Amino acid sequence: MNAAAAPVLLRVEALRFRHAPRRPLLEDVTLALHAGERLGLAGANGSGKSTLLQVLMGLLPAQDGTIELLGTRCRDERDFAPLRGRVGLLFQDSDDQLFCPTVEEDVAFGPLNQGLPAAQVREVVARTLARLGLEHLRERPIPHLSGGEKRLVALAGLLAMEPEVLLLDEPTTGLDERAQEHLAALLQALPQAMLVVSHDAAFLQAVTHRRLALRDGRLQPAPAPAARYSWTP
Ligand SMILES: Nc1ncnc2c1ncn2[C@@H]1O[C@H](COP(=O)(O)OP(=O)(O)OP(=O)(O)O)[C@@H](O)[C@H]1O
Repeated sequence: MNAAAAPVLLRVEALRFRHAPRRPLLEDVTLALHAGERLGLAGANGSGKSTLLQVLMGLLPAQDGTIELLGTRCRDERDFAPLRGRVGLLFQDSDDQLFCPTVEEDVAFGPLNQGLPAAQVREVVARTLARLGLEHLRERPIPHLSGGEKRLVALAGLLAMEPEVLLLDEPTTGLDERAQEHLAALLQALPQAMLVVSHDAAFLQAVTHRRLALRDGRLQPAPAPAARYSWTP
């Protein structure tokens, strides 16, 4: 992929954020995510990765810097709100994402909200669950899911909306090795641009084209991990 030639879907410049009254967490974050590009984001616990994703979605207000999403300069809720269906955030904690009674209802929520007719939504739900190998969970109540199942159902809900950009906060949490491999293959096959946060350096190496690490409030190239997966993006 020639990322430089592809349009920039997310552009961030000199972003600054702090959880008041604490000192700045993001000091000077600059990045560009191109169409079709999968960018990895690593960094120590508490370095600000989840915070960065929430700032990029407009869920937390940046104190300084610029965010341009899908060609729109986003300053406040009026700019971010219309883009939320087109940019999907997988929260670090699945319980922050899943709020309907059953799996089927949860995965259907986004497409219904986007105005798709019920019959089409049923198709989208069936197709998305099948893609993630989750058909058997369709009628399962959300509280009855395991941690790994919740992770995948949350991702299914996101994918059902077909966002143009995916921001994935630790998508492998709670997944066994086989589910991680399946997820890696799925992410590699998706056409969307994505920013993937993970502590699993080998997973990031396998699914992303380039990797950055957040340290002292700034992004820098992430160190290369020891090989673990046999395939490359
Ligand atoms: N609402 C908040 N108010 C104050 N501090 C917060 C708030 N949310 C997060 N923090 C702090 O901001 C710092 C960054 O948190 P964040 O969750 O972004 O880190 P992270 O890099 O995603 O960490 P991890 O790898 O452990 O998930 C942490 O020290 C955290 O305690």
